[in-house]
Amino acid sequence: MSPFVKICGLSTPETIDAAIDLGATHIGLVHYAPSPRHVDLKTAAALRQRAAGRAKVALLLVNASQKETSDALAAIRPDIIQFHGTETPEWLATVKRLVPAEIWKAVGLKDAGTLDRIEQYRGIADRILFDAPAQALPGGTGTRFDWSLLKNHRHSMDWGVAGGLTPDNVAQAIAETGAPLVDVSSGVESAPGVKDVDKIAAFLKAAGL
Ligand SMILES: O=C(O)c1ccccc1NCC(=O)[C@H](O)[C@H](O)COP(=O)(O)O
Repeated sequence: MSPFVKICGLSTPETIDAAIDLGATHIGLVHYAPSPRHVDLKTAAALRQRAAGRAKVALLLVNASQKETSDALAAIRPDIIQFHGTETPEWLATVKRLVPAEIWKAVGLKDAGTLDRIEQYRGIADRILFDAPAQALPGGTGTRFDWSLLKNHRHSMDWGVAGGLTPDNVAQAIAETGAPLVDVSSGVESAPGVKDVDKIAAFLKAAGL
């Protein structure tokens, strides 16, 4: 069975349409000012509307304050909130009580200890997104983690794989990890923040969609 595929960091109506028409099941909007993929609330709300009912829309936040979070959720009303910083299980549980969105937690997968630590999100996060460890930015780094860390891991929550995926390596990532969801950002760009429709098409095809 083909995995779900999330194309993250989309910022234009044209690339949203292309990603969805080519088969992406999820799209991601990054609301985090330091990112080259940042979209302001007005833009994000318009893009969210454009994707509504066609693909699940994830809003990415990184250690956002209570006010930033509530402003963003009120403006965008995403299907999914992807927390990509060092947000605590308590904060995620608070948000989960307040909004009907799915809650995803991204974690940088460094070593086997990370797999123990994510258990604190069990019962709170609807999905764990394994990504490469943070660099200058916590995500969208274009780097891979050691996929073998997931070999034989018994997952206690829904999950997915991100980090350094490209049209050339996504099939191998799926085969090696068994990921039910893959997520890509820089691997389908021609420059940081600039999505390339041909690369999006190649990625979706390589992922089996
Ligand atoms: O994409 C960003 O710029 C970003 C910035 C800060 C936090 C998260 C960010 N992206 C989150 C994603 O879900 C990316 O798709 C994921 O990290 C994989 O990125 P890449 O390695 O570039 O494919």
